[in-house]
Amino acid sequence: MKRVSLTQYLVEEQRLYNNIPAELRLLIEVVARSCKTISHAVGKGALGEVLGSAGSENVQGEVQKKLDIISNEMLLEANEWGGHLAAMASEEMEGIHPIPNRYPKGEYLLLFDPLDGSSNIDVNVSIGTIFSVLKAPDGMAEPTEKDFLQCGAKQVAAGYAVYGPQTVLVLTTGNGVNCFTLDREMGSWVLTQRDMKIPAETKEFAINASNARHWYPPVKRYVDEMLAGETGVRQKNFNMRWIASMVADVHRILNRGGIFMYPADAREPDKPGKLRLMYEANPMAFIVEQAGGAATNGKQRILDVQPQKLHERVAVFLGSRSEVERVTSYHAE
Ligand SMILES: O=P(O)(O)OC[C@H]1O[C@](O)(COP(=O)(O)O)[C@@H](O)[C@@H]1O
Ligand SMILES: [Mg+2]
Ligand SMILES: [Mg+2]
Repeated sequence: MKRVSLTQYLVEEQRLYNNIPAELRLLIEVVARSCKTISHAVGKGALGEVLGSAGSENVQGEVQKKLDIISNEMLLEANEWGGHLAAMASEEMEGIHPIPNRYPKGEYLLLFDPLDGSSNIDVNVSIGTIFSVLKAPDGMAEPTEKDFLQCGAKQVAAGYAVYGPQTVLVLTTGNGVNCFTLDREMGSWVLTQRDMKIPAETKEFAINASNARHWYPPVKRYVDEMLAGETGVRQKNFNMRWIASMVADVHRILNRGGIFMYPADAREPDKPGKLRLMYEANPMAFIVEQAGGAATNGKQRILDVQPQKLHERVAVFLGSRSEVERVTSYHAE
């Protein structure tokens, strides 16, 4: 089989569809290189002194792990000097990070969740990185947070890496979804799955069931109906999986279907769920839609949600189209 590298793929895409200008290709390559560096650090585990808590909290009030901070630094450093970006934003930083004046500036904005699934770091379960690329608004002078507040439909690229038994990078630039596997010996990303498609039907769901007592009625009804199995209204048995790393749960769904849910619940009515819109839900929604699936917040398409702030949270229902449509329809009743 002919090996196609990430660079080859990106260059060929540009030739065929004219959708990945050189600046964007270089940006994606730098992000992919950062993921390779993070993967290397993850792989060292206790030997690299990357495990454990950093003893600090991020803007969301979550305890930061050492690897959250290390990954954030790696992404910032690698992407600062390339000349493709105007600014970056991250789960681990309260404000945006404009490109310092000593470096050339570019026309893109990069957002990331540097390390997704932090609770799994110390127990050697798959974790990852999620990223989203937006175009900086025309005529923008100094970048501000407001420039980032574009709906997900405006993303020009999105992807995630999974640091698991294999390290993979899943990418969309709006023309389908492709998966690259890191060849650890060669240090290169090799195209291993072209045009990934999520099956429309599924018998598998993912939700943190320990929150069941707080769920709102549409979610409770939807999950109860699945749990009732063959003898219930759905007339089939469902299986459940919950990895607690969104990257790993989404990667399973891209490969064999399923629905992933992190709903809003009654604990904190002002907070719509746990996941963050701009660097978790939006990039994953873009990928899932490009793979033929659907992604809503229970009421509307996630990609149409107009962000009000950088670290905004959103309820998430994504994956196999027919299931996402069903649970979304329950919210309308
Ligand atoms: O701990 P819970 O409630 O199971 O939540 C798990 C969810 O939280 C997250 O870990 C949030 O990501 P971070 O590790 O980046 O904060 C998701 O990846 C995952 O789906
Ligand atoms: Mg996350
Ligand atoms: Mg994170």
